[in-house]
Amino acid sequence: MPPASPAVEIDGLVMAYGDKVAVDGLSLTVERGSVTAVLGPNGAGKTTTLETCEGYRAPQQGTVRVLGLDPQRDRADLLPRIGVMLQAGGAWSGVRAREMLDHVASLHARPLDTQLLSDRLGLADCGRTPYRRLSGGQQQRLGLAIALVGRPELVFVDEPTAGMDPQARRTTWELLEEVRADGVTVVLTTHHMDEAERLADRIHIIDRGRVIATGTPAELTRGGRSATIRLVVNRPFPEGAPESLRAELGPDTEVRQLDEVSMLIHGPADSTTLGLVSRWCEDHDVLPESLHLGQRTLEDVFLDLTGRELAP
Ligand SMILES: Nc1ncnc2c1ncn2[C@@H]1O[C@H](COP(=O)(O)OP(=O)(O)OP(=O)(O)O)[C@@H](O)[C@H]1O
Repeated sequence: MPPASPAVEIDGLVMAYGDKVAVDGLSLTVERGSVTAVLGPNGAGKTTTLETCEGYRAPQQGTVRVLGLDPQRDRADLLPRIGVMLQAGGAWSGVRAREMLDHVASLHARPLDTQLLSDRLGLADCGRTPYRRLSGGQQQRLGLAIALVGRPELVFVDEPTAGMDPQARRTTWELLEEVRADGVTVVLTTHHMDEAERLADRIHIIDRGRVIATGTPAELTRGGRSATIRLVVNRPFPEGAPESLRAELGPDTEVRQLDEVSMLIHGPADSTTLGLVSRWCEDHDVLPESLHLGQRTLEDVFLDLTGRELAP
């Protein structure tokens, strides 16, 4: 038997709204059974890319294949096999939460038990609430339930935890992990690096409509040109310490004093920086109690690649 095609294969996708190029030659592959995060700042082209995979938009250039099918031409075959959680909406305003979920379940051949799914997502208490009166987080959770109820092979989730409180975020993450454990492929967009780091087997970082880095969270955060150093000393820093340390380390470094004995230094990840920090401590008569070189975050990766912050 030939090997199964990737869950998603995008090659050279270009999408524009009038003069505004939203997706600019984007290529990526999603392996079956994985959780893949498409991570990027607001306006990077994540939603447009997803909408093309879901068959809502036709590629203007390039090709998109989902489960080996063309999302536009083969829409009828593809729809029962995928689940979609939209960024907003997804239900008409007067419909009650449970009514909506039961309706979507009735469209599928082998739906999940909607009572169990509602309980799992914390929707049991608001089953009779009209959609427009649900909180933002409840609307998100209902959207996720709608995406999952048909037992899809592949789910697209756009910003799954936007507007949720920390408890609901954790529940949603656990649910997505359970979905993956069932062998379902998950493609999610997010601009929260902690979400991508926690959930994703593979991350595609996109910026201005292009993929600028791809890898597992560990691959992306390994090595690199910058690091965060946390310095804690045995007695209060002298007046003007951050400015003096920055002068010692050079213009590529940021220095932030956290309290009277600790400092956060963001700069080149090399032994020269560590040596300069030690020497500065000696010159200023403070003894480092700890000098910790922290692992890079995805935020650092994005900053290295683009010179800009990922966070909105
Ligand atoms: N219907 C539209 N008409 C005109 N411009 C649009 C439309 N939809 C998106 N855009 C623009 O295309 C670019 C990409 O938007 P898109 O929503 O795909 O990005 P995103 O990465 O999903 O952003 P966000 O995280 O804010 O949802 C943005 O500059 C956006 O303003």
